[in-house]
Order: sequence, then structure tokens, then C-alpha cells
Amino acid sequence: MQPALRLDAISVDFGGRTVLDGIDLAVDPGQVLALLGPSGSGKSTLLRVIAGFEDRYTGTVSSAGTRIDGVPPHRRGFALLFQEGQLFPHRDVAGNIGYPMRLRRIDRARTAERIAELLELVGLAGFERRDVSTLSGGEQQRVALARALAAEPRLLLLDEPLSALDRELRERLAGDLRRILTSTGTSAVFVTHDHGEAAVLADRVAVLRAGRIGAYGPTGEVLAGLAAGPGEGRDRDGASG
Ligand SMILES: Nc1ncnc2c1ncn2[C@@H]1O[C@H](COP(=O)(O)OP(=O)(O)OP(=O)(O)O)[C@@H](O)[C@H]1O
Repeated sequence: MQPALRLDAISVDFGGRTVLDGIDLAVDPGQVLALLGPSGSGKSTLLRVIAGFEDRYTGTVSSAGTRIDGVPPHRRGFALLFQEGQLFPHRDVAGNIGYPMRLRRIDRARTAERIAELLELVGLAGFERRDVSTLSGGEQQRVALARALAAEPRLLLLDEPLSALDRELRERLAGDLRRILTSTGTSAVFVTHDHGEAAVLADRVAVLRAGRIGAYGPTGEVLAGLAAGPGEGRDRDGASG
């Protein structure tokens, strides 16, 4: 099967400064890839290239065997989940989750059924009519996740999706998120600073260092390598620059 995402020789140069330097990566269908690395190593820039928000790059981005360079973000079949879920404040929970289905003109009965399924999946069964402003941070992130999954994305892109939450909630939600991604067979790329989060969520880890891939492989191996490396493992990024 073709990878859900493939990057070939992605480089980004901002005003003569190399921010990404020849990145090659692939994410197989159903696989979850974590991008780790210190601040400024290029993680968000790479995510922006994948999502289609950044066109100042060389190299190619493909999905399911097709090049998608130049395809606008909303036509890529990807969904995004950020640190703050960015829900629509004037819509209730069902209105938020159903939004991608409305855009796709899926009929009301099917939409309502799917919303109920997604709420069950994220542990918020029966929350349809709740005003989003009355939800806790963790509940809002669950609703944002349900909305991202409602579009049945070919790839889910997550930019530190749990970092706004407190530690205990973060750990619980990381486990839930992994279960949900597995049960829906969703391929995902997520940016994190947190090794624990990568350990729970990811099948593979790529460590960025100054715009290059410093380490890449199965999660256990890469994290063990970081913990054992000289002077590394002490900071949360596991990279000394
Ligand atoms: N639009 C831009 N113009 C110029 N430089 C930029 C731009 N966007 C990012 N950069 C620079 O590119 C480098 C990589 O930034 P990026 O945000 O991708 O890093 P990051 O690994 O996501 O960092 P963090 O973990 O702090 O979010 C940084 O040095 C940043 O200052």
C-alpha cells in the first residue's frame, strides 16, 4: 500500500537561513509518527509544509501515491488538531463535530448518528447539546479530536495537542488518543516535546536537529537511544543541539 504521507528531500530556507535540510520521511497507512526535537529545530515548519500552509520549500510531498505540492490545505484530505482545539464558540458540541460533514453535504440523520458515534469514541456520549464554553480544557480537546476525525482524514496532523492540559489529564488523554487512532485506523503525524507522549502515541519517532533528521525509527529504539546518548535524555527534547 502507498504511504499516507511521503516526504522527499524537503528543504526550507528562510532569508538565507536553512530551517529544513533534505527531510525524507514516510508514514504508512494507520501509522503514527512523532516529531521530536528542540525548540527551533523545524518541527512546526515541517508540519506546515505537510499541511499545505507553507509553499516556500523544495522537494516533494505525496499522499497515497500522488504529489500534493500546490494542493491547498482544505483539499488534501488531512485534518489538523492544535494545542488549543479552536472550536467554534457559537456552535454547540454537535454543531462543532458535524461541521466537516455539513461541508461535505452528508444528510442530517447520518450526521447525527456519526456525531453520537464520535462522542462515544472520545468518551463524551450525550454531550451533543452542550455549549462548548461550558466544557473543561480536556473535554474541549476531545471535541476537537472528534471534529478532526469526523472528516475521516487520510492523515491527522497534531501540533502539541495535549500540551495545554495538566499532566494527569495529558497522560490519560494520550492513552485515549492512541486507542482512538488505532480503532479508526487513522494515520497521524504529531509534534511533541514530551518523550512520554511519544512513547504512548507513536509507532515511529523522527528527531529533528537543526532542520535535519538526527534519529529515526521505531519509538522504543529511538527513545532508548536518546536516553542513552551523551548529555541527552536530561532535557525533554532529548537533543543537545
Ligand atoms: N516565517 C518564518 N520566517 C523566518 N523564519 C522562520 C519562520 N518560521 C519559522 N522560522 C524559523 O525557523 C526555525 C524553525 O522554527 P519552527 O517553528 O519550525 O521550530 P520548532 O521546532 O517547531 O520550534 P518550537 O518547538 O519552539 O515550536 C526557527 O529558527 C524559526 O525562527
